[in-house]
Amino acid sequence: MEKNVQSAFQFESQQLKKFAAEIDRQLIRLHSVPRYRGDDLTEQALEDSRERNRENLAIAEKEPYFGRLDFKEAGQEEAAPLYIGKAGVSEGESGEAMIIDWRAPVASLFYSFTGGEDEVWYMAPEGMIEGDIFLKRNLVIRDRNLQRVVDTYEQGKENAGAADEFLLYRLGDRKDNRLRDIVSTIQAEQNDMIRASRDTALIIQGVAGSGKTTVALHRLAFLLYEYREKMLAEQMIIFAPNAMFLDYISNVLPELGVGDIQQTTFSKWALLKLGGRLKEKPADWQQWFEPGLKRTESGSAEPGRVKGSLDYMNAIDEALQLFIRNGMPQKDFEPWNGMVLKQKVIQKWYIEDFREYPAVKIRELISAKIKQWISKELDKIWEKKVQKEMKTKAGQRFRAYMKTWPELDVLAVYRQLLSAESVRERLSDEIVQQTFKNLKKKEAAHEDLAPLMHIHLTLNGLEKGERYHHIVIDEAQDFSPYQIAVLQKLSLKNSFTILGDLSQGIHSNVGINAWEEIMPVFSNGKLACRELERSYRTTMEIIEFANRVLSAAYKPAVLAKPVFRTGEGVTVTQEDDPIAFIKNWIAERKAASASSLAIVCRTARDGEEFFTKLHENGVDVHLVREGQEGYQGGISIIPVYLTKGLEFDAVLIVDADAENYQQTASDAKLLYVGCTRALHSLTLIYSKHASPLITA
Ligand SMILES: Nc1ncnc2c1ncn2[C@@H]1O[C@H](COP(=O)(O)OP(=O)(O)OP(=O)(O)O)[C@@H](O)[C@H]1O
Repeated sequence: MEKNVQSAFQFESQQLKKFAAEIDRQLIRLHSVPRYRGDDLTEQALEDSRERNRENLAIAEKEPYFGRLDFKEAGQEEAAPLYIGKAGVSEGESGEAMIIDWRAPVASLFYSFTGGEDEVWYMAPEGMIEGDIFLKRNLVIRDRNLQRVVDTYEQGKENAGAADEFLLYRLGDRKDNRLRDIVSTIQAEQNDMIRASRDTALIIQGVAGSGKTTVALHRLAFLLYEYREKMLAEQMIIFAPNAMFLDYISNVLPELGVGDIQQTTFSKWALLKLGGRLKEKPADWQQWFEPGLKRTESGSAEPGRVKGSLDYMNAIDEALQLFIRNGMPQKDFEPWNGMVLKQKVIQKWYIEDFREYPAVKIRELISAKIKQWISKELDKIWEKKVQKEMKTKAGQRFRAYMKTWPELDVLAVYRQLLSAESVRERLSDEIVQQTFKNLKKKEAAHEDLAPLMHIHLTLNGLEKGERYHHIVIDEAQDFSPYQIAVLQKLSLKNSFTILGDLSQGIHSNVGINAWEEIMPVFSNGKLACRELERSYRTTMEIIEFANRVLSAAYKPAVLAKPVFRTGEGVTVTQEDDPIAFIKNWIAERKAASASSLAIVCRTARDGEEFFTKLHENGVDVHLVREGQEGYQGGISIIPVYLTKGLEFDAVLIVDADAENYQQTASDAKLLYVGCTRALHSLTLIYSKHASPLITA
């Protein structure tokens, strides 16, 4: 260790001891105070504050901080060292900030500052604060042990490259089975996105491994800190492609001290909102990912693309409004002969008095109002016997009248709309017939969930407090514009983080091909589009290989730029006996201390076959199947389309043959997804002829 590094290390070790002792003191004190569970509001507020302290101290206990920034505010005499951690902790006696929360305004300097002697600034609630940075130091602490001190900037000294070195050190770490937080190494461009203001729909197009998912989760933690009075975790929601992916990312938010955020898939969410009486018709992914299938790219007549478009949404909307308007009875109501409630009066209630209400509520309100009108008119009849007769008659006629006003049931209404001209002309007969068939069986294809939700929301409106304070859509390239528009109706202030990568758009039968397709959804609010071009997940060798695969049949707007992390070269070989090869590969990778290994096959059926053969050969692996809830890690056999969003220490693609991966954009994207899952090692084997995507 160099002398000055050593003294910095000694100094920081001492500091750590002091901080740790103070944290312990506070924890002991807080644990000695019994929890207050009474009704006194002042006591409750004090208990809440103690609870927040307990939570923060629990986060800070093992790893109190990860960074130090010496910042001299303009007008101050000296630079103050600011220690930055996952949670803010104040000094017990003085109440002064001891550890600064990474989300605090001043901490943004730690991420945005990349060197230079110029004055820096950050925005505090009281306005812009300017000053100078003297030192930026990264500290690695594990279980209260200081392990590393790296100065990535020291005023007047040459530290070029130290920041990258530190990032590489963190990226080179072996990971466990789950995505982790990145608070210590958030990059400047990621920091801007994390701290984007809440009333902005932020679309992030990022290359594979650029940290999109991670950034979105950190943005949630930031928003909850920055707008703690206004945004609630329970009112935030994350949409992800599947339950296994949600399990895979499930560690990050708790690591950041955030709980209670809803996490789901669009289908699960929609089926629940629709009252749980529908089932989703399982998509035939085996057929969709069958090699050689001429998959469509854009503008095709695929049901998913037609029904997922904003054009279809507009047609549904138009037909729905017409249906609602024409739905009410077009004739006068006559409870008994000679007594008439004019249709015009009922229409006036509809159009003027109740115009703020959704259709289902209006029907209820008008029904109640007619009943009221009947009883008022009955009261005017003196003769009890006659009154009774009229009452019976009125009841019968009222029921008959209301029968002519169909109940606004979502499925029934969708069936009606499918026959409306504006909707009908956009769909082929085959699609319409299939949709009727599904609905009859109380099933909905994936692409029908957005229209059904649209109808549901229009008919029933939104309950108070039903709007989301923030919505995250991960892998958004696989969402349809219609789905996103439905979610927008439920959002408060357009607060969205939408992330995806068009180069990984492997569900082109349902998803989008260009971000412009969803921009009209946000036309009446703030919208920001950002790009992430650097890939942090994988090595230079792997990214360069994956870029070649992709470019062989698809031209992305940008290709991923690797961080300067080198590793082993990508291996491509012809193998006659893949099972023997896999056995060796597993042993080799384990010897190289890889913990998560993926054996990637083209389709789910191929996965089943490899799984059976490996088991027969005594190899213990698990098969990842569609619909699986949990993510296990370890050694997985997994169809390539299910690897999206995940990462593994080592990846082996076992069937990189020409027949499996042809020179088409969709196959190039699929193989690109498979290749970019690898953190450290990528191997491809084929049995006869290598795919043109890897030889191009
Ligand atoms: N600033 C960073 N510091 C350290 N690691 C980072 C950083 N940004 C991203 N990573 C790491 O890069 C990997 C990829 O991150 P993530 O899965 O969020 O990317 P992604 O863009 O969503 O990927 P993909 O689209 O390929 O699924 C993760 O291991 C993450 O921890």
